[in-house]
Amino acid sequence: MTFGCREQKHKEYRQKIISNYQPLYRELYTMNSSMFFVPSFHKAFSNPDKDQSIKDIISQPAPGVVTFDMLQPRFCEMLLSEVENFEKWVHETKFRIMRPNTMNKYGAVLDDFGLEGTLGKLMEEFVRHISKGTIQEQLAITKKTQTPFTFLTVLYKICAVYFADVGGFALDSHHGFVVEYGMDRDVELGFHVDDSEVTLNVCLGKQFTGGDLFFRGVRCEKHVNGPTYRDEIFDYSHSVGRAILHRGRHRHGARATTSGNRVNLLLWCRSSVFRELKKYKKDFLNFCGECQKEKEARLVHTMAAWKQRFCILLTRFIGSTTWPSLFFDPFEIKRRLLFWKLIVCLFDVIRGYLLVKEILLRLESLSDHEPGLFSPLLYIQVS
Ligand SMILES: O=C(O)CCC(=O)C(=O)O
Ligand SMILES: [Fe+2]
Repeated sequence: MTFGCREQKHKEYRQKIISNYQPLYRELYTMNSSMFFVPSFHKAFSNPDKDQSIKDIISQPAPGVVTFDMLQPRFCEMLLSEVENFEKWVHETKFRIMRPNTMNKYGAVLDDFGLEGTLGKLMEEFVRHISKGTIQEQLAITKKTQTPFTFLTVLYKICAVYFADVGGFALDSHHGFVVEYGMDRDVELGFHVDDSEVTLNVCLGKQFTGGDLFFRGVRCEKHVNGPTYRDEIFDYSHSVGRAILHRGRHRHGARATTSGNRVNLLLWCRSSVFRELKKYKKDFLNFCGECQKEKEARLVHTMAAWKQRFCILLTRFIGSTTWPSLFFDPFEIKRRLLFWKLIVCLFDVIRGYLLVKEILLRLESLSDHEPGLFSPLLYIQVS
């Protein structure tokens, strides 16, 4: 079946559901910020200085993972009831529904029964704003600014926490669904990556124990099965209404829900621009931990090789012209040693200069900048 044909079939499937299913709460089907979100989240997004007020409500418990209080308890209850109502309708009408993805036997696709518009707004007005990063971070994804020094890579990762490096500013489609866990549902979720650039995951309830998320580093397709480093291990416990946002390529899974039922709202946010750009990026990917390690190793190796080659050339040059005088002039030995030390120093100065330049570049990208002077997408096309 061709892609267009599959898309048409899916449209018809959705249309069939929407024209037959009677929603329980009509108010869920249009975005209502003050009703959906807790006051801190709603206020942060109503503030004229949004960038700062959003930063103030966000925590970053691990590199590449941000969390914040998001949904009102009443909204969570309403959405849970709406999902239950939909499942009751599915059961009664014996309608064969599609599950959210190949990993879940339970759960429902919210987009399929009318919530596509609400979730689209959630992505465009809220998730995209959190994910976009500063204008410098957006521009930086197109520059070759990675560095051979590990601590700078760490600094870079902190700068890019808002997901500009995976096109967080250009999210343009989504897949919205709920997952359901418990003894009578899916129990756990295996180690995986999502088919998204940025994933929003919010716990809706109900009462449960267990069900922690575990994270094990961000990886591109090539390195997805590679090892995990100690600093990439991070576990997260869900609490009702609290959101967690991470890159889709951040390897993760959900531990067993040991009692009760857990239902989570998932929004896989995608960027067609990023996916297109990625096709043409042949070298190391900025967001992948393993690519960064390979890049560092290669640069360190290249630098060492240059140093060695230069030293050999110099030895040959000096040795061939003035070597005999060394035996007759004792001061010559001191002079030569000094000369060698100077050469080594010169290398260290060059390395130091590159390091400082890189730090300044990163710091510059951290500082606030007047956004909107030119479009980041335009910049991508130019570079
Ligand atoms: O159960 C969870 O909280 C995680 C679900 C998840 O990772 C997914 O559906 O992609
Ligand atoms: Fe996932």
